[in-house]
Amino acid sequence: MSAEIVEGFKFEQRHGKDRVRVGRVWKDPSNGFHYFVEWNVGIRLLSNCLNSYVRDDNSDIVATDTMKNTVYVKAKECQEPLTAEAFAILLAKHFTSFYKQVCTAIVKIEEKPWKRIHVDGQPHRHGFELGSGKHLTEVILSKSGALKISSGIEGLALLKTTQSGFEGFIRDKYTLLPETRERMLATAVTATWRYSFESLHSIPSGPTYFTDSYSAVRKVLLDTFFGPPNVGVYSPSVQSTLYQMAKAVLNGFHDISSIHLKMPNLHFLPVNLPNPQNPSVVKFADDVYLPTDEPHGSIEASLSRIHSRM
Ligand SMILES: O=c1[nH]c(=O)c2[nH]c(=O)[nH]c2[nH]1
Repeated sequence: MSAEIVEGFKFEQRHGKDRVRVGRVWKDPSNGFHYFVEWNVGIRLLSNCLNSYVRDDNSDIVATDTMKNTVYVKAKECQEPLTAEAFAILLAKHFTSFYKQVCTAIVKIEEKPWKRIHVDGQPHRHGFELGSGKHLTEVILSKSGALKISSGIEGLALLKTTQSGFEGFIRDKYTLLPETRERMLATAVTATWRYSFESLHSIPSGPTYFTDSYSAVRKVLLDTFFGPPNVGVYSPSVQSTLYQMAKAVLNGFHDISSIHLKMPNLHFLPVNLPNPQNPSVVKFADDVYLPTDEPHGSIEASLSRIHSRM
């Protein structure tokens, strides 16, 4: 955000609209199939509207209500299904080209994971169910054409019942946690990755590029977390698994310059009720757990290519 000096102070400002929710249906008359997305859009405009802050003059303000209406108008104008990234780019292009006052637009979209339902093995024409993990995107576009684009997934709930442990950590007078090579591992992954494209021209032209990348990154994250179906892969810590997941994404996708992963450690506590009368009933054997979500561990890290601009 660019700062200006106002009355001897450094001043920075932006304004926008949050949580503009829109659902869009496209109907293909050739086969009767409907396509559906649900988006939650957030907009910030960096614009030359100092007068509204310091001189009570709103003549340079794009009203946030106008921004909200624009989302619905542009959604209507899109005649074909499009990715959240493409819609964010379209909005950002609009705001930076339509208003002379706007120098940069920041558009964030959260897409709900609606996916087509299958009934008796057949794809349903107009039925959808909610999957897990929200698709996120953020587009920052300047009037000059300079672009930053990132995508992500939020709340991808994953659990494995074995092949996880935690040993060798610092032990001191505050430490109670036993070391283990056998525990549950449960998390809800939030991953955001930055694409290396720096202008609109450098974005691949295929209409499904960003959804294909999203699905492929999601798959790499899952495959790395779980390992092969029969044997899995041992996780010595959330930290180690997180790093392997981040590295697999950077190694697999050359269009991605950096990734941030946040993985809460959602503890499943062993249920161990001492009962001297009947010890066999209560002995914990990696079977009965108390699921908890608070307090929980929180592990996060970013991995970038050395020359990437994060
Ligand atoms: O994988 C883990 N990482 C930690 O940092 C940690 N801390 C803790 O109590 N349990 C775990 N598990």
